[in-house]
Amino acid sequence: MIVLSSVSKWYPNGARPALIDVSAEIGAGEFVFLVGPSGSGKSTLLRLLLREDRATSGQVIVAGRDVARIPDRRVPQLRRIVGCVFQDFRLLPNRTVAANVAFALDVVGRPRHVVRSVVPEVLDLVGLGEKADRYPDELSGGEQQRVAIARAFVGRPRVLLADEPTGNLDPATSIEIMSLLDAVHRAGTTVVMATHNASLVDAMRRRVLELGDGALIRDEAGGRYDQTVPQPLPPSVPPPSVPPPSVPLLTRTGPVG
Ligand SMILES: Nc1ncnc2c1ncn2[C@@H]1O[C@H](COP(=O)(O)OP(=O)(O)OP(=O)(O)O)[C@@H](O)[C@H]1O
Repeated sequence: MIVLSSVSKWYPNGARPALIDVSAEIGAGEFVFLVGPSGSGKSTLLRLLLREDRATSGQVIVAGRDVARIPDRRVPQLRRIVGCVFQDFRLLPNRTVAANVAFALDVVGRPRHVVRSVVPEVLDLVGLGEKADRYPDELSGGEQQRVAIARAFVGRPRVLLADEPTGNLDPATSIEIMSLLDAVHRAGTTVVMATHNASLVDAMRRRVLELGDGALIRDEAGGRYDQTVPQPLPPSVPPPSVPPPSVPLLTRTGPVG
């Protein structure tokens, strides 16, 4: 679904590249966490997948399309395939919850009768059927993020990109949003979620791609937020005379974002 081939990104006036020679493949229906310290390149990578920006070198393929070659006028077609949610929700403040979700269908030209039937369905799905007529500033942060997910999901994109979607939410609400993204994934959507939320990553145990200073430094199936490596025995400790425990000794190393 997503293929990154030697992708590098230099911003104009950047002292160093934001992404350096990143290569990875993400299959249809996968759920992938994108982790790494602040400034490591996570948002840049998501922006390239959305064609908000272009790579300086290398190739970014999404659903078989080389996104750098998509002309500007065709970018809306890409956005039908790739939905996105952000830390700051990005809802239209002067439109109701239902109108925010409907807007995503209007802009891609879905007929009125489809919009009228699909919007209540998706609002029920995210648990906001009762709040369809509210305005964003009448909702909690968690509810606003549910609306943003409904808006991203209503057109049934093949890929959902989430950039720090729980960054503005308390721990309990973050878990609710994580469950919703998990449900979106179980509905068959490929999900890529950039996050600093270690406890969510550790609880979900999904594939983890870790960036460090723009380079892909880890690609681990069923990973934790921090890399886990077998703990070596200190040289002064003799080898055990009993069989080792069935659970390997693990220690946490690596950067904390
Ligand atoms: N528009 C821009 N112009 C110049 N440099 C930029 C721009 N956007 C990001 N950068 C730089 O690119 C690097 C990667 O930034 P990016 O926002 O992708 O990191 P991130 O991992 O998403 O960070 P965070 O976790 O804080 O959101 C940083 O050094 C940043 O300063």
